Amino acid sequence: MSEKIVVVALGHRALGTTLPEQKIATQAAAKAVADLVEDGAKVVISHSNGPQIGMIHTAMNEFGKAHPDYTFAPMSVCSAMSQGYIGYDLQNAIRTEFIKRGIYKPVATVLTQTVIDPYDDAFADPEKIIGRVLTEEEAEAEEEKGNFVTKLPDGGYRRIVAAPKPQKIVEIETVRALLNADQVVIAAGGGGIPVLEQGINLHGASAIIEKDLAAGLLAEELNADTLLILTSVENVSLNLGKADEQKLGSISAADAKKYIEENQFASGSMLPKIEAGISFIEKGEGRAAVITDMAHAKEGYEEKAGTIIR
Ligand SMILES: Nc1ncnc2c1ncn2[C@@H]1O[C@H](COP(=O)(O)OP(=O)(O)O)[C@@H](O)[C@H]1O
Ligand SMILES: NC(=O)OP(=O)(O)O
Repeated sequence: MSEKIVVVALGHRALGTTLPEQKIATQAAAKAVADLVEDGAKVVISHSNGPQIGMIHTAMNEFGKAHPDYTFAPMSVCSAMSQGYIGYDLQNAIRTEFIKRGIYKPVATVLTQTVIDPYDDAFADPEKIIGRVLTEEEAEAEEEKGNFVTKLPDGGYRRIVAAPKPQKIVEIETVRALLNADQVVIAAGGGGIPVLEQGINLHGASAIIEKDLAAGLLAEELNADTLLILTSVENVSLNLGKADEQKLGSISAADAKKYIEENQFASGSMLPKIEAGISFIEKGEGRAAVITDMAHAKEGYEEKAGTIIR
């Protein structure tokens, strides 16, 4: 049993969407985290927030108007709320699982901000879909306000925002201190609250950061041994959904780059996971990035399952 640092990135399936779904889904995530801790790992967790931030944004900016003191809630504030909402359930689910197993280890959620570049190309090409389905009239009204929308295959519309690359994790020293104090830490949820550095101030940005890229940066900054990305598939595939689909086991960073060139990974879903994995393993010695599902979390951490980039 070795004490390795693992950064776990939890995807949509680990969280569900609604309050009851999230309560149940986080229990499975908690079991996976407890398995890793029993295996000797020091664990930091990051997570998705797409459905949750959309829900919060709608609630704050549509139903919120019912309050006489209503003011607009920007995306950065909704991101902060999503960290609290998800961290609350996740933190408690892990705490309960630890008590059941006789593990003594505090769990903390850190409200985390991630610095982005105001000139990131992503602002010219927003692609992160958020919020409810809009009618054509509502979509036009959003565009008049300067927001971007995309038309769905079934004819509806949804808002899209930029997904700029994470540059720096503001609260990294807090995360490090908690990890060094042997706590389980939930950090950079939803990729972190996107902020721009303006002099001595941090200014919230209207964006959503890819949580896989932020988890990768967190793993790099913490000098972790493993980046464990838990998603909805046990393995990454080549030729996904085709007759000649091939599930990938252990691959090199060079292989992964070649498959990116071949457009094997969908942007906004598998591509950021692979990019995060490559970047993480190339910035340190003896590291592994593993992409698998929740059911194989422990085997993935032990590099016995999933797609492993090393
Ligand atoms: N080459 C690929 N191999 C496996 N899955 C892929 C690939 N390209 C795209 N995907 C899709 O990526 C999805 C996982 O990404 P996403 O839904 O964003 O997950 P998460 O919320 O877990 O981060 C899979 O369910 C699969 O449909
Ligand atoms: N922030 C983020 O990447 O969330 P999703 O994984 O839900 O898109």
